[in-house]
Amino acid sequence: MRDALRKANRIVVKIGTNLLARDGGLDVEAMGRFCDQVASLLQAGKQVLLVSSGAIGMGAMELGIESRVTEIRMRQACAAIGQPLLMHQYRECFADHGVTIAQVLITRYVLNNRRTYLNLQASVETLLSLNVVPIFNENDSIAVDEINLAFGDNDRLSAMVASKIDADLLIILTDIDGLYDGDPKNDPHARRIAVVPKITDEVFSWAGTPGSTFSTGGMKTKLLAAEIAASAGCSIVLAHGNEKNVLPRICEGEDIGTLFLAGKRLSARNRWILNSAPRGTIWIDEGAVSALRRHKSLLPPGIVGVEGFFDSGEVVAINDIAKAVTAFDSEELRKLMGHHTADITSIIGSKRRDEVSLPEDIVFLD
Ligand SMILES: Nc1ncnc2c1ncn2[C@@H]1O[C@H](COP(=O)(O)OP(=O)(O)O)[C@@H](O)[C@H]1O
Ligand SMILES: N[C@@H](CCC(=O)OP(=O)(O)O)C(=O)O
Repeated sequence: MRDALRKANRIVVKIGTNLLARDGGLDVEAMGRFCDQVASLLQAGKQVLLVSSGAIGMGAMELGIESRVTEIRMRQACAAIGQPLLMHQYRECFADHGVTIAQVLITRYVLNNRRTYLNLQASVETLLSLNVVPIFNENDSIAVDEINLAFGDNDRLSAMVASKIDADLLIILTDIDGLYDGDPKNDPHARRIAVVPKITDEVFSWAGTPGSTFSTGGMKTKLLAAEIAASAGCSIVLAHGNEKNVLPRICEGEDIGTLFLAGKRLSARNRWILNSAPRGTIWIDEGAVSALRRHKSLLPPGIVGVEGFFDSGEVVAINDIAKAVTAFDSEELRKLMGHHTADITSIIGSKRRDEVSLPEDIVFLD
């Protein structure tokens, strides 16, 4: 099963706060070891994208704060202070290998919006073609949860990057040597799981809280991340960042950490649809559901309800079974629902096409 990992060419590596923070500051030696390993993967001809946490923790430590930062404004301030400290150190460590780095700060909005996503994709592809290592983090200073801008944790951010940038392998490095069948902090009998073929409710029931003061995600967000990446056809390995030479060894197929098996590989467009946060919901009747299941288009007569406000071209949920790109906006659909396609022109004044969503614009969640 691990043999497939040897063929992985485009690899996203996520490094958690725990691994980069040391009493009162950045663990420069640890960062140096990660950079050495990334450099050896580059030497082996792989493309590597880093997702690095630690901005909030570094910022807090710079300000002498020792407890968890919870207030949003303080988290934003700490991230703004800590991010350049992180990047400065990455630059120093990679310079030893003659490797150039780039900072890429993103928000959830950037990935969900097709235009900004395509811009991001173009710039990342350019960086990779220049053999530069892009280092991603959430743009914490501007991404706030309430307006649906934030990922909130870098586990999911790394999975979205892996999915949308078409990576073969996502490696999540943390401070534990894999997924256990119980939270090791509370359950001394918990055992490491070597391979997870499918992320079921039982697997989620094993996840406990984060391991350190400045960490955000904990095991739950790592499982959510693995789910996102696996559904995009990307393999995931969760491993301890302090395991010697962990990155090259994973890429050589060694049994380290927990491997989450990749699901079926979807087209880039379908992955984008699947991983976009829906802007609203189109509710459809049973007849329409079975038509969609038979790869037919979604037409106005099958629509029984429209929730939310969205534009044409945006991703919406179809009941709770699928996501799709809609060719009509929410106002138009409220007028068109339940009507025959022949009436589209008389109802909304212009006719673009009959189909609300074509089969290739619809992705089922199961
Ligand atoms: N089932 C589990 N298996 C492994 N670790 C778990 C589990 N449940 C909770 N954890 C905790 O999750 C921690 C890793 O997540 P987190 O602290 O958020 O790390 P990071 O900063 O690397 O994102 C581990 O140190 C461990 O204490
Ligand atoms: N963007 C935040 C990291 C958020 C996060 O997910 O942290 P972690 O659980 O340590 O990976 C920062 O740079 O501090």
